[in-house]
Amino acid sequence: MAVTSSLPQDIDLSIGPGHRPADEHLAHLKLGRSFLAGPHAGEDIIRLRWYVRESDGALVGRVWFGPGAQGPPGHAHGGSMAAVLDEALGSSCWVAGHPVVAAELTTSFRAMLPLGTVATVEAWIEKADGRKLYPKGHILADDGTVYAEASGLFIEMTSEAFDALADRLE
Ligand SMILES: CCCCCCCCCCCCCC(=O)SCCNC(=O)CCNC(=O)[C@H](O)C(C)(C)COP(=O)(O)OP(=O)(O)OC[C@H]1O[C@@H](n2cnc3c(N)ncnc32)[C@H](O)[C@@H]1OP(=O)(O)O
Repeated sequence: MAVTSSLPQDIDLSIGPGHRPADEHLAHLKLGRSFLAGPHAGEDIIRLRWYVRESDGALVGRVWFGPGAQGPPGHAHGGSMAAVLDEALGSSCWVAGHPVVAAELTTSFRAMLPLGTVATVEAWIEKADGRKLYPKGHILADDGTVYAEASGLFIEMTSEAFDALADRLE
C-alpha cells in the first residue's frame, strides 16, 4: 500500500456509537501537549484520538500509523506501537480516576502493522493493589487481528503531584 503523508484532517479517527471523547477525563494532565495525542504530534508519524467506551468505561483509541512510524519496510516500528500502548494503559487508569505514571511496560508484537492503517487500541485495568495498577491493552485491526499487546505496572500519584508538574508549564 502506498503511504502518503496525509494531513491529519484527511484521517478518519472517529468511532461508532457508545463512546464519548476521553478529553474531559485527561485534561488534568495538560494533555493537549501529549507526545502522541497532542497537536504537536508529528503529522506523518502517529495520529491518535481517545474515547471512553460507555458500556464498561474502558479506554478506546483510534490510531493511524504514518510513514514517519516506519520500522520494518512498510510497517510500524515496534517502539511506535509500544508508545501508543504506554499512553493507552496509563490513560485507562486516568479515566478510571487513578492519576498514574508508568513503572513497567511489557509489549508483545504479534503481527506486523502496515503503515497507513487506522487501528483500534483498547486498554483496561486488570488488577489494582493499593497504589499499584496493572492495566492491559492491545492494538487491533478492524478484522480482529492483534498487532501488539501490553501489560504494565503503573503507580498512582497524588493529583497534587501532577498539579505541581503542570503548574511549571504555565
Ligand atoms: C486527550 C488525550 C490524551 C492523552 C493522554 C495521556 C495520558 C497519559 C497517561 C500516562 C501515560 C504515559 C505513562 C508514562 O509514560 S509516564 C512516563 C514514564 N514513567 C516515568 O517517568 C516514571 C519514573 N519513575 C518514577 O517517577 C518513580 O519511580 C515512581 C513514581 C514510578 C515510583 O516512585 P514513588 O516514590 O512514588 O513510589 P515507590 O518507589 O515507593 O514505589 C511504590 C511501589 O511501586 C513499586 N515500584 C515502583 N517502581 C517500580 C518498578 N519500576 N518496577 C517494579 N515495581 C516498582 C515499588 O517497589 C513500591 O512497591 P511496594 O514496596 O509498595 O510493594
